[in-house]
Amino acid sequence: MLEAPNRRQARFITFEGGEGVGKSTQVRRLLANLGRHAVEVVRTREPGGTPKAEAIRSFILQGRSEAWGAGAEAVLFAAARLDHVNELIAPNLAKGTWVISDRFCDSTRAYQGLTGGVDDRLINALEDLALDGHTPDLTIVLDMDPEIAFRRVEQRTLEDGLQLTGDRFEKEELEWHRRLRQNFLDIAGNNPDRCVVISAEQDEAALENAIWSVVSERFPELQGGPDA
Ligand SMILES: Nc1ncnc2c1ncn2[C@@H]1O[C@H](COP(=O)(O)OP(=O)(O)OP(=O)(O)O)[C@@H](O)[C@H]1O
Ligand SMILES: Cc1cn([C@H]2C[C@H](O)[C@@H](COP(=O)(O)O)O2)c(=O)[nH]c1=O
Repeated sequence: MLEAPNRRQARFITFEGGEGVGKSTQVRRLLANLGRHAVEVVRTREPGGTPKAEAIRSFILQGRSEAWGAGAEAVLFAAARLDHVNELIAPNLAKGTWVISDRFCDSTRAYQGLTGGVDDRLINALEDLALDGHTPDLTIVLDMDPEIAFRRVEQRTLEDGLQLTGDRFEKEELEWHRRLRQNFLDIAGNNPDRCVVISAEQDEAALENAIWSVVSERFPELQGGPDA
């Protein structure tokens, strides 16, 4: 007997891009849209997503591993990812729950590899080990001029009445952020089946619609309208 098609096959979607391009905002909006289509979905982030990976996140972003160099940091990000994949991503996908992650393996390639100069062989080996086959089904790369992204983050900080401090990576020079932007575009260019680049220089609702068009086209099971 033929089995009915699995209309709710779990998908793994990642968001990538430079600092302040709107990833977290759009992860939240996509989560809500998927919910309206009765998709069970969990939202997560990297580095982080599990208690052990969050501990590694704090360690790195506080600057405590900076002196060890980009290679050692790539290993730390991969250690966090290994736990994240084993404890959160793989089990959720296995039980049919979609996973959306704010950053994933392309961030290691862009920041530690292409920007930090870590050898491709190490980046590739770490990626193979940590992912263990859990390559995202779709990666949305949000792209924008880093100067505009900075202004947005500055505005948010002022509105929150906070000091503009930034974590380690947010403090880098504008030129560094421009290179980073190009690195994400290059990664997307090298992975055209998985990655879709979307301009983040549009308002939140317009960007949400652009992302939904890509996601619903990629996964036709979503095309029945909300709550279908
Ligand atoms: N499309 C948009 N237009 C204008 N402002 C936006 C837009 N999307 C997000 N913002 C604002 O820009 C700031 C950064 O957004 P957000 O935190 O979603 O970015 P991010 O890429 O997750 O940042 P980070 O890299 O720091 O984690 C926030 O103040 C947010 O409200
Ligand atoms: C996964 C990953 C992240 N990073 C950097 C990128 C950002 O500067 C921070 C994470 O902060 P966010 O506010 O959650 O975006 O970490 C990295 O360098 N390498 C990685 O693999």
